[in-house]
Amino acid sequence: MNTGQTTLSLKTMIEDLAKIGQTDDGGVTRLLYTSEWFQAQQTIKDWFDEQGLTPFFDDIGNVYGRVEGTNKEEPAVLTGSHIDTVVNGGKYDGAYGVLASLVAVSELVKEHGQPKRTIDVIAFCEEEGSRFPLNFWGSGKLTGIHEGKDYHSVRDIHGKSFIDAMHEKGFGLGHFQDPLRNDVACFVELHIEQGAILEDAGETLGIVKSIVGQRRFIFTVTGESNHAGTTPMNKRKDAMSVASQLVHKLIQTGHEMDDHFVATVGQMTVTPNTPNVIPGKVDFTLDIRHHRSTTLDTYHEHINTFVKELAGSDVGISVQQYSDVVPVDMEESLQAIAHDYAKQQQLSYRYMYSGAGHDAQILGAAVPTCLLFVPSVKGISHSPYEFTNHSDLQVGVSALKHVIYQLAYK
Ligand SMILES: NC(=O)NC(NC(N)=O)C(=O)[O-]
Ligand SMILES: [Zn+2]
Ligand SMILES: [Zn+2]
Repeated sequence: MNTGQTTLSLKTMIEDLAKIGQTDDGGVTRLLYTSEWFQAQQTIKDWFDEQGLTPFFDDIGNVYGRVEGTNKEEPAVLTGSHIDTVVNGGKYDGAYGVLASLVAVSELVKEHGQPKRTIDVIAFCEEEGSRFPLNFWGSGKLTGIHEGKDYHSVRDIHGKSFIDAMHEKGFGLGHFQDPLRNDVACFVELHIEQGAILEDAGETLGIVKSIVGQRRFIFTVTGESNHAGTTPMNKRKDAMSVASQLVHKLIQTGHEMDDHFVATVGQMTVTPNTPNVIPGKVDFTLDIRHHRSTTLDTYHEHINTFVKELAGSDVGISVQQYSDVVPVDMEESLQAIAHDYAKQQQLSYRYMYSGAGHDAQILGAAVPTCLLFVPSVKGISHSPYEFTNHSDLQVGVSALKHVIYQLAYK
């Protein structure tokens, strides 16, 4: 294992990575199995290699940088985040955690040599669920939550097959190595907060106690396309009319739940999507989240009621739930390592919950996991305006480095 050849600049790497998939207004779009995604994963692999970490892919496109430990038989310390983004997202969501893990591990090896336990830095191939109706693909295949599920019928909104897209980028069963792992001791993820709690409180580090549960659905409302000018209002099978009533009920009920509950209709496809044609079909997504599964269950009952109320002989409604991730607590002993560091360094910090989903909640259901936040300016995320001050980025790296040191060297 040779130590890293060049001094790493986190800021430079964040900016360079953000050029891959950069949008006209300075955002980033890097969707799973697109050319931008592929270029980014190859770049990460090269950066791992340049820093003396042994790079390798698994069959679905997760990319690792490994530092072998002296105790090879012990399970590995895993650290990293996701490389994919939402459409026109920010340059920090996911990418910061991957690059911060690289910087932290590279510095640890330079300062302390070979760790006792193997350290794997990972760039998960997909977390957001932005292209295909599935999410946590990378971390979920590592822990096995996707086992037994058939994704051959999964397509993006343009009709591109998920499996074909994976194969076209050179991935698939037997291409590299099985993504499923049972040799991970723990996982540590550093991420931007994507909310304004830390900034509003003037604090620099968030130690996450728990991550909310989330469920995602696709609703398909089916009526009949017809002429916008010659079809009387009482003769229409208008999919948009029913879909808009359903969306209103779903959002309005979200407001009526408790303040921690969120419901989002983020994606909608109208068919044939033509100004002078009554929509024959409307597909839209629903994302709901809460830290209690029972509250999600209650809202789920409302969904069933609304569908029964609004579906009729003229216009049908089908609902497909494609994601169901339970709320997950982070490991208290790992939280304590971060807490002791924050106290020792006299950092302003807080324990907090995460309203955003994270690979840490998938790993956290399988192994002891720690998730740390740094502030997001104005709490903005999933936007080209996503930003975190450089000093805060560095505090995050130092805290991450301390936690990894305790787990891999002590
Ligand atoms: N860190 C994230 O932005 N995660 C996002 N992605 C998932 N899968 O939750 C989200 O929407 O919260
Ligand atoms: Zn995100
Ligand atoms: Zn993220």
